[in-house]
Amino acid sequence: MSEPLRVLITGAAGQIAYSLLYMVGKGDVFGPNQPLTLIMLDIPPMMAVMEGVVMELNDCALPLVRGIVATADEDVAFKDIDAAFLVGAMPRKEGMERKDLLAANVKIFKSQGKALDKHAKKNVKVLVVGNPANTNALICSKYAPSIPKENFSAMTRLDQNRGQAQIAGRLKVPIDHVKNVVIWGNHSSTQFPDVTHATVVIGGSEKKVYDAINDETWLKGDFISTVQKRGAAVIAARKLSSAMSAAKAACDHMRDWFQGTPEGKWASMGIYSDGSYGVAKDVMYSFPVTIQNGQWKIVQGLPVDDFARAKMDLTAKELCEERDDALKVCEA
Ligand SMILES: NC(=O)c1ccc[n+]([C@@H]2O[C@H](COP(=O)([O-])OP(=O)(O)OC[C@H]3O[C@@H](n4cnc5c(N)ncnc54)[C@H](O)[C@@H]3O)[C@@H](O)[C@H]2O)c1
Repeated sequence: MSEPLRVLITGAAGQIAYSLLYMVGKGDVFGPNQPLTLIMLDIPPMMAVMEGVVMELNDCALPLVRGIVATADEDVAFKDIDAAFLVGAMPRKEGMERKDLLAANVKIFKSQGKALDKHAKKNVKVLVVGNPANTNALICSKYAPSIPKENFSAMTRLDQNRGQAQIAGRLKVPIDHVKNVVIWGNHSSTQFPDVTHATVVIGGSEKKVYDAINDETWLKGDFISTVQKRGAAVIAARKLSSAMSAAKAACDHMRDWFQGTPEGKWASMGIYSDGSYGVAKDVMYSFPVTIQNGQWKIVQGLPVDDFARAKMDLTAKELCEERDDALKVCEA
């Protein structure tokens, strides 16, 4: 067995972390033979709650978990880490404008970017889950210049999973028969869930999802808006935001990043845009990728029609605006 990997989960006293810590601790991300040190960061008022989570983690009796560090100190939390799930963020409170939320979170991710730069291993892989995830990831990366930009990402895997679940449900096939729904852009209601390139195994053979569903009105209408608004639908029903599914998606994202995407399957992740598909540079935009040996590569050459172009541009525009607002807050 190898040395324990040092894995940081922030927002460790929160709802997503409550599921995520267990999933990571039992080997869902780094495999059944990889021991772990779990590092948990939250803010000082949450230390008592976090203590309770630590008790439960110990009581789970997970053989891969060789150590637990629970702290409110970024200098301790980011020390020598190999992987970071940055989940902790300021929640949106009643009456709060989007800009206020952005400003509060940008400050958190600026500080954590600096801590990464100072303390983390230079090959650390960082997944930002806390919203606005794409822009938080961008800010984090900007304040950690000694770590390659490719090592920062934002989570859109939950949107991909939601999209694939909608298709599987509609066609009444198992979820793993559907692949390559692509999420373009921002993890927000401007995201573009795109099924143009997705396939499904149905009746023993692989087909385009478009042909299998054979309902363009649904695919270009309700399908897209259902995925875009799924987070709000969960909040309306549960009175709490998605947590179990967000934790599972975070695990899927990191597992694929560390272990590679299966042959023929793409993952969507928010990554530093290199201008592929005519997308603006210097934003964290969600693209379809394949991953080998810990390195992602954007899937290139997919045809983009006028419908897709308009949607891809709209979400890019929002990301550019968020970036500009965030940079103003950082520089103030
Ligand atoms: N990208 C996605 O697909 C996706 C999906 C679901 C939720 N989210 C986002 O994930 C975030 C967490 O969601 P949740 O349901 O777990 O929220 P939560 O409110 O239950 O937990 C958040 C935790 O973060 C902590 N926190 C706040 N500031 C912190 C800081 N500076 N350092 C460390 N911890 C800090 C809080 O104290 C709290 O314990 C939210 O921003 C939410 O919008 C993203």
